[in-house]
Amino acid sequence: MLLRTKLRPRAFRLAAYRPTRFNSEIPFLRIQDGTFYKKYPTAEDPSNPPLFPNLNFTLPGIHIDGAVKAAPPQHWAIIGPSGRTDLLHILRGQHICIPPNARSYPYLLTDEIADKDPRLRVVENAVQYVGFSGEGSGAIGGTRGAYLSARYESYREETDWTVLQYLRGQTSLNPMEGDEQGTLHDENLLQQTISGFDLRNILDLPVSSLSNGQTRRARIAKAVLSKPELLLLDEPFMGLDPVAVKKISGILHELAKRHAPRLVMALRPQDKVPDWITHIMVVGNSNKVLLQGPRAAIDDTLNVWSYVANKSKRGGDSLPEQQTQILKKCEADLKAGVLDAELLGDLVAHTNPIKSLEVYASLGGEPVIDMEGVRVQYGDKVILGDWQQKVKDERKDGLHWRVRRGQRWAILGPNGSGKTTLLSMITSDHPQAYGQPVKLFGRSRLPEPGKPGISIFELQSRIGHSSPEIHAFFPRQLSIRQALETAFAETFLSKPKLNIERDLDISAILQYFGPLLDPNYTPSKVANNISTARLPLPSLTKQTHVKLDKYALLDHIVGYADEILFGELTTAQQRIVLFMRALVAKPDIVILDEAFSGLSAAQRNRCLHFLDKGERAKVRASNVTRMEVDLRFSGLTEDQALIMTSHVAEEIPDSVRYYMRLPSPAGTPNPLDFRFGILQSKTSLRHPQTWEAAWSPPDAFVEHARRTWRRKQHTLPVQDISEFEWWSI
Ligand SMILES: Nc1ncnc2c1ncn2[C@@H]1O[C@H](COP(=O)(O)OP(=O)(O)OP(=O)(O)O)[C@@H](O)[C@H]1O
Repeated sequence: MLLRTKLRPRAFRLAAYRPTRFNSEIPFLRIQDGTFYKKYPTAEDPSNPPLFPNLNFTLPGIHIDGAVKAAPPQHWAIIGPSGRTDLLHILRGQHICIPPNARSYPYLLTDEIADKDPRLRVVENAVQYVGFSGEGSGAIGGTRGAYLSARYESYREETDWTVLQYLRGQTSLNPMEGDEQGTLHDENLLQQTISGFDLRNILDLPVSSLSNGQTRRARIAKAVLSKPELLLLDEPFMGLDPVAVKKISGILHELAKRHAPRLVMALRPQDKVPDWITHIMVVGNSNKVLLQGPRAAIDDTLNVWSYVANKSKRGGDSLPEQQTQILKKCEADLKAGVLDAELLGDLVAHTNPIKSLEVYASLGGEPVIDMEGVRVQYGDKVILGDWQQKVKDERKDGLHWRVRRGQRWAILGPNGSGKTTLLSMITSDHPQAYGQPVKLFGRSRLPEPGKPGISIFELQSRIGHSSPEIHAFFPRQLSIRQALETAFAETFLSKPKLNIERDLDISAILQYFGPLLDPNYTPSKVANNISTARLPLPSLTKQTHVKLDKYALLDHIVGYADEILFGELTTAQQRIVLFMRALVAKPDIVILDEAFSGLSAAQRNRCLHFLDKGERAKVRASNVTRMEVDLRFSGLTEDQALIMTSHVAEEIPDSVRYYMRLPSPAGTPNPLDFRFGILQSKTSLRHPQTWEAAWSPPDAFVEHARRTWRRKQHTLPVQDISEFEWWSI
């Protein structure tokens, strides 16, 4: 029904759309029937497939003097699974273009550019690319220590410049004459950019100590300061908190409107496209452009695609006759493999309704984490716990918080509010963790009278942890299986303590994630190869026989994990492996710090399913059974606690019933304050209203939220509810 009313005849504009050029206009960039290659193509080299064969694309430049301003500015988003980054590189003049003159930058040859700054005639100067494949402050040249805690040390080295020095371009140890104060000489622009990107409070910090979101903001700001003519942003919003996304999107729009600079951004298929984007290109598999044109026409096409994606759910609902052309093209693309169910699902994911499930919060068992006034500071600057909480009817300084077995918590908070720092108090990756009033499993880090302290090795074995910092430091040379085995080792590279049970657990999880990691995965591979017939094990006792049988069977299916190195995986696949690593040892506490960032919707959903249900498949092919092999993972248990951080609502499973929101860093305009509480039943953080409430400033928050009182004690352990102040949202 939705479809019939929503589909408007304007969908047909798409078929007629060709990248056009107004006569009065000189294009900034023109690609006419260009085909691109990573290396110079030769007939003998099959490893060098063409990228975007016969690509056509025009980005408007300027209107020449006196011309009627007929064409409004175009703001492009390039959406797709992986080829989107290649496309941005092509736009910045990289990759070999055949024929060579198929790609040109006419606007850069105009007098206007020569008068403005002759250096801009060179494409590398005029076009800036900002990508974020290297996470963390290391991406902007921050110090990278040999160990995770290095990020939290506040030592400074000569090369560890401050944010202000970085923005000013004051990062050379031997600057050229005149550049001693930096390469940036436009003070006005610097001040505007600092305000726009909310960087004023962190100007004096060494770049190595920035949080992930702060690093991203600083990198985009730096690119803007270099005054390019065209700025290419690869997933600019990933890792930014929802408030920052809105703000930075607004700033980017202002810049793009003034062509200062022009903007093209690449987004993942499931990302929300900013309202001000006027043109969209959808890139499919095998570097093929599937759709290209004005936004309204693309939206209409996606509406038809949504129909295809949800056909089975919609039952007999048929498509109006006039839309069949788009439908047929979609089906042809699916058949050709340039479009697939995963990409289709991701592109239309936002059209799926959110189901209201009746989910209750687990009361929780014994406490596994107790914080009694945690306050972390560097010098005079308190970065966590700079507030008071009402505890047992008294106002107390610092963070007071308790997590019990079986509880699932989301830690929310703006970039730089201290989420990662908070988690590092639990994992003890932070040097200040030892001195803080934190009890883990009822024990302090340091010994107390009559109670030994809890050692780092015991902690590591009881906590499963995935984070961008672990990702940055994780050894690339390990195979996928070895990467998972490190969950049973004391350090990334020490010898893991393995046994048959643990091996089987690793194999089971590898099997479950085979579809996302094994390039040769086919469902039939699983079905056909589970057979004991070819595995003679004559001389073994019956019991060992059974165990080895299972082992050998699974080993066969998960052989891929011995062959593929962690470093050979895509960034998203590496994140999946680190997620698996956090769960494989069935730890008491699972900590997922932005664990799903960068994953496609399908990859993320498989991980979320594993958290909730383990290997229990939603729909299992009728002939695939785990005959001899029992299910070893059935989702997180009542004994395990989950603590996760994310800036994306869809990444938080419905089973998360508790939230904590950390306040904005000091000096932020319209700051958020500290709250924690429980989610009302029939809602989850995926519901826009609840999500909005969680991120609303204090006035709006108290209007939406309700104090949770003792009478509601059935939803919380009595002791906790009378001890702390809870807000249900
Ligand atoms: N040496 C230091 N001196 C002063 N401030 C520091 C230092 N190291 C870190 N900080 C600040 O500590 C704060 C907490 O950072 P943290 O990484 O915990 O934030 P986060 O909430 O995880 O952010 P994001 O959402 O961006 O990942 C940041 O504002 C950071 O700038």
